[in-house]
Amino acid sequence: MDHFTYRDGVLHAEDVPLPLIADEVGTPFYVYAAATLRRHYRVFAEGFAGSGALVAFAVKALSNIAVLSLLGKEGAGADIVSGGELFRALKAGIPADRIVFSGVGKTRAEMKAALEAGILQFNVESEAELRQLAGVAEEMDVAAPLALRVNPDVDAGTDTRISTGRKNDKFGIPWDEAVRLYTEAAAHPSLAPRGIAMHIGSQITSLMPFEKAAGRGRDLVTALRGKGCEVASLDLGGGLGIPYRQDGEVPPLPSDYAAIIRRLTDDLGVQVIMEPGRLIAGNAGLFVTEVLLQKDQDGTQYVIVDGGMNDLMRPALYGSHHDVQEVAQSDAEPKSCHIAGPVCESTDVFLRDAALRDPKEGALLAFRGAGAYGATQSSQYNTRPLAPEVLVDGERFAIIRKRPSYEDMLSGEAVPSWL
Ligand SMILES: Cc1ncc(COP(=O)(O)O)c(C=O)c1O
Ligand SMILES: N[C@@H](CCCC[NH3+])C(=O)O
Repeated sequence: MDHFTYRDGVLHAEDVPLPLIADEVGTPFYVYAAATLRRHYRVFAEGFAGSGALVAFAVKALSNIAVLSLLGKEGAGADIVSGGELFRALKAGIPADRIVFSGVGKTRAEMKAALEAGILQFNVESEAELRQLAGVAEEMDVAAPLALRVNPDVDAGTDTRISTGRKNDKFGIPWDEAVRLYTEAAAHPSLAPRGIAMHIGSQITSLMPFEKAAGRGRDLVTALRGKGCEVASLDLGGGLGIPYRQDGEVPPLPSDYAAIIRRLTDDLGVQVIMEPGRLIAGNAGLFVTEVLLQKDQDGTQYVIVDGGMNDLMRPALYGSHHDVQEVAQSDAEPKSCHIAGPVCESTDVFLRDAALRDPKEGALLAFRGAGAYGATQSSQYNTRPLAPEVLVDGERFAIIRKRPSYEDMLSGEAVPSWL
């Protein structure tokens, strides 16, 4: 079900017309539909109902505390990758015992903060990290709960730039070292290994790699138990893909994903943990921008908008596609154009050969599928203020991150007195 629909010729987010938001916050901006976030979380979680599984939302996908709070109220935990994300998740009220800490490099300060908070587990990705974590835990006189993130050497068949589970990717502990490291950790007084973790990549559109990875996880749990180790959790990461084109490929249903995982884990006696990000947030958000002008470059039509690659960098970074919709419907004949931002980079082009009907100056365009890895990957390049974020819930909407003023943007900078 789509919560971004046309009513009386105007694109709405739930019951709120987008021009109303534009009038209040200016452009460009991100808008999220609370109904979509709830629905996606519920559809995913329902597949695991009764199994005791934990759905730990990948905070990196969409980290605004209002969104984390909404998902936390639904029962979600958090998959974090930094001290900053830990701070956010706790601030949003997500209980520490629903937080898992992933990432290939964690500082001692981050480890300490997470131990103090009492998170569920660290997902440890190397022998060196294991040693560092043991050192921090020892100083604090605690035993650090952890899972070993192993690299299952499964090719997820996704874009190579977002693949993480092949043996030469930088992530995870090599498969054949997992048993040795787990048994060593189990014998260490400052380490409390409780499970296995893996994450094979993002925007995965086939179930086969998940099945393969979960099967390998199952084998490893069994092998560890055979060595007398206790294994309480199996974290299968995130990665399930979403449709980015309204008329394109339809990725697997969360219910089919759940059925496969449950078939492989229900009798294993472990708490299954999942870390979906994109699936929950991706199609819950739009990036809305205003047309500044049209430009004919030697026969090529450009529509220049006020949003740029600093706001939504996926097209420039990965060549990713985001469908575009004109906020005001029109009967004019569609014309082909490239939609580009104002940033001084040739890759600041959102869409080539888009068919727009009436991209006149001041018209609003909405890029779909912008809820995940949109606002969180934005920057202030070209000293452009971060685009505000707006949450809609039925007829209500609220600014959940305001646009910083230029003063705000410069507030951390200083000219040394000796200059
Ligand atoms: C460790 C980990 N977990 C979860 C995710 C979330 O992935 P996705 O948004 O594809 O579900 C990522 C990002 O790829 C990740 O690196
Ligand atoms: N940020 C990426 C995916 C990487 C996910 C994080 N491991 C995207 O926009 O698609």
